[in-house]
Amino acid sequence: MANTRSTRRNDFDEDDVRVRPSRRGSRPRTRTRPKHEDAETGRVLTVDRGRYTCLVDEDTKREHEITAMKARELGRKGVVIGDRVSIVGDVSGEKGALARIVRVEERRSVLRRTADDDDPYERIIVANADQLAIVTALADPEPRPRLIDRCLVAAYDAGMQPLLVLTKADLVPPETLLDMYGALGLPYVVTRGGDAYDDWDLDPIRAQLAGLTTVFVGHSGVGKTTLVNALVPERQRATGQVNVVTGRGRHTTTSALTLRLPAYGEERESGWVVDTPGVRSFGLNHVDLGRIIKAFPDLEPGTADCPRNCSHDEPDCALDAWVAGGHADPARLASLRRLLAAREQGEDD
Ligand SMILES: Nc1nc2c(ncn2[C@@H]2O[C@H](COP(=O)(O)OP(=O)(O)OP(=O)(O)O)[C@@H](O)[C@H]2O)c(=O)[nH]1
Ligand SMILES: [Zn+2]
Repeated sequence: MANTRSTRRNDFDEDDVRVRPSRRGSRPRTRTRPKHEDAETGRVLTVDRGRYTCLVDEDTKREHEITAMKARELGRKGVVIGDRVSIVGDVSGEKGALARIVRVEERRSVLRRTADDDDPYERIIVANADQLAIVTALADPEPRPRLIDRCLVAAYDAGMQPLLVLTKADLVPPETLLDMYGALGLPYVVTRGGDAYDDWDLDPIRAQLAGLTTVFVGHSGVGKTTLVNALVPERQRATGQVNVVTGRGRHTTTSALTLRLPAYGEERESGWVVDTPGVRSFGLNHVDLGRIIKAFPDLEPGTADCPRNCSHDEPDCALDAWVAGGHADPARLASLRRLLAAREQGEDD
């Protein structure tokens, strides 16, 4: 058990925080309060070997970061980046202070990474993100549409809005690629400039990111780092590998980072970027077809006549008749089926 220093508030020890059965509305009988009524709420920014960096008092003058660990009562429940958590113990954020996470709020969205050789389970990599920015270079390296399709499936399955970010438009114009995705009606931004990014280039993407939490993914070399550095200038000064959110110079080359965007626009809205080095593929084994279809509201009603457990890509699928009847554009159905097929393909084609 880690040694916690004397705490300033909520001075529980581990046993106090165990949830005990109590009728709704009944007052706690002991002086300690097992339900953590005065727990702080925080946002998990980084995870590093059992230590969680959390932001508390967000958007207030008292906003600060703290380090926390999981309380025993959480059991095996995971805590991931983006989680909203309740925290007790020493929430001062002072050097050496260690607080405890006693509750994880229900997640609005969950993005999973794929199982791999070292780890047979699909793990949640980010919770509660709104948007998945799929960063693709228009050239150098060549766009990989099937990879984009897989990212789209992951976004829809996670409950996140996809955003296509097409970089290196100074090398190749975006039209050909955009045509491929036209039927999907995806939001997109086109960037150019690389090291010479200026505000003129970045305004359209800033507008798409403002007020949201966006996870950035992209294959190596597409310019993701260059773009994120341009969007979050503090990070650039911090040499790219240092976690600027904690500012403590911890190296976080393998785990994801949460970075705050500078305020943007008339509303002075901020936003969050979650950069995911090393995460280039998503768990698509357990994709929920229903969630994918939801992203196609023009097709969804057409599935009412489908056979039970229809894959929507089989002879009896009712979507063919739906489209033939003029209820939706055939290109939309083709796009849906292309995405559904992407689930079955390997990572690298
Ligand atoms: N021509 C051109 N080059 C760019 C642009 N954006 C980035 N680059 C260059 O592309 C190369 C790769 O950029 P990075 O930002 O390192 O790419 P990344 O996606 O982060 O790649 P990894 O770090 O390997 O994950 C660098 O040499 C950049 O200078 C752009 O808009 N146009
Ligand atoms: Zn069907």
